[in-house]
Amino acid sequence: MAFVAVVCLSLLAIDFWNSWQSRSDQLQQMNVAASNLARAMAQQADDTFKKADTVLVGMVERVEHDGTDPADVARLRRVLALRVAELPQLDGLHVYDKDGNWVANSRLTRPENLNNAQREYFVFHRTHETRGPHIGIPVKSRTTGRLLIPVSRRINHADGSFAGVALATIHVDFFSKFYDSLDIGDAGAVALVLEDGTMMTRRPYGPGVVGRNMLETELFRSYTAQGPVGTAFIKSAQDGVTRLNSFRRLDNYPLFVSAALSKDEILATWWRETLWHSGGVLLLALIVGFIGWRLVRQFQLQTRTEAELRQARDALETLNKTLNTLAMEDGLTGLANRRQFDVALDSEYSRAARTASTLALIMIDVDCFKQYNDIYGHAAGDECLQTIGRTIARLASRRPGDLAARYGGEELAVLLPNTDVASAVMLAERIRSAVRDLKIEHAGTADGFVTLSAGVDALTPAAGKAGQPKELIRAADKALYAAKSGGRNRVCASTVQPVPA
Ligand SMILES: Nc1nc2c(ncn2[C@@H]2O[C@H](COP(=O)(O)OP(=O)(O)OP(=O)(O)O)[C@@H](O)[C@H]2O)c(=O)[nH]1
Repeated sequence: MAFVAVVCLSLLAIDFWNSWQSRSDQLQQMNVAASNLARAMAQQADDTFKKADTVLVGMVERVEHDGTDPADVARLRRVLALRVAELPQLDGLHVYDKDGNWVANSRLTRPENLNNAQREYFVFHRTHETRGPHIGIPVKSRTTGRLLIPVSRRINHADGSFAGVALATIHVDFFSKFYDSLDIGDAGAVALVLEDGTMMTRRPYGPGVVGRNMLETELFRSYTAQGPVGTAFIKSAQDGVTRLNSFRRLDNYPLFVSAALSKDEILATWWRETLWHSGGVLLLALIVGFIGWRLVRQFQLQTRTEAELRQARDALETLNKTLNTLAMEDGLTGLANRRQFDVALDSEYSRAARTASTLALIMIDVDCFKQYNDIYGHAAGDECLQTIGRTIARLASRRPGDLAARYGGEELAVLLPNTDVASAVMLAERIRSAVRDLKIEHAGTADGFVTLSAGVDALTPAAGKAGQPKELIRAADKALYAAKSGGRNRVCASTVQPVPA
């Protein structure tokens, strides 16, 4: 189960990792695209202002050098008209005296009662001695009503005192048109911002955009924090859209541009592709998980069935062993039972016939056992038989073929392959003596203890002759009978005289 879970989770983890990587790649690419866009916008703005400013430098030099006599002014007006005609971004070129009164402009008509002393750029130059260009906040043209960006320079008298202002006005539309031509998607945005926080223009354009104060916006704060070039994800203060913003300061003028691509648009394709293949991978993981789960269930079932079969087999084997024991063993004494004895006798007899060896048999009978039962009870009789059985088993199982058995009742037998009668008698005597030495009390016998009588016979079977095993038993039985009638507690051999106790 853990393996299946690891496989499924690995599939999902790998897919998640891939998707995350491709998202990072996508954002990185868009970062580069936004940065390039900002660079192009900054270049365009820089060029636009540079051209207007170059004209201003010429105007200032001319006025300071030639003065403002009517003839010079007439010539200046023609030159200004020519310059405006050359540069499409320019709305007009103007020269004002130290009081803000009109001196010359690029138009052929002379505006009446026009004084610009209160305009921001005029106040700036009057109060600042710097000779560099000044870009003012956008103003609405009094003559055309169009929004214009004023670019101006200070004109000085020969002694360095304030003599007036040279002004070039640039159409805000000029930038708007350029920005409209950029491919920034449906939710992209671009902006041109004065470094004092004044919005010059923006796409998407709307009423109130131009001149808006940007000081409190996140865009302006990011620009201030990161320096002339930077990138940031910013939620727009204008329309609430989160965008990847790349901003860049103009090389020569105190403005910066910002190119912003919508985060949702950047990631739209990535989302589409990720949803498709993540869905596919999820489905695959589910299929793998389901198949794995079924396999595991089957394994479990198989294992359980095998365990049950093993248990059943073990139980059967145990039962077989028990049955075998029951079939071959005597329940009371633990010796071989009569059935096993008969089988062994037949087989050993045949072997002796084949190998022409001698087979011996000892028949043993407990003396006066009826009386023992009568005196001590049947349970004590059983116990006595068990003790005698253990003693015989110990003495009569030294060789592999020897077999001690309960022949029936209190009668026991020991089968001894490859043994002559003398050796069998010796063993019988050892058994008799060992049982006597147990000193099991028996009030019914002559010497007061449990004793045995044994009859021994041995023969070498003639090859091919049937019915001989019975003769061995009969002869041993006969010898036993002789031992009993000889006074008990003794061993008799069928071919030899009883061995006295
Ligand atoms: N307790 C007990 N007694 C048994 C068992 N098998 C046989 N007997 C008893 O053994 C006795 C055998 O008696 P008998 O055959 O008359 O011979 P005996 O009393 O041993 O006398 P002799 O053989 O002549 O010495 C019987 O009383 C049987 O009931 C047994 O498994 N347990």
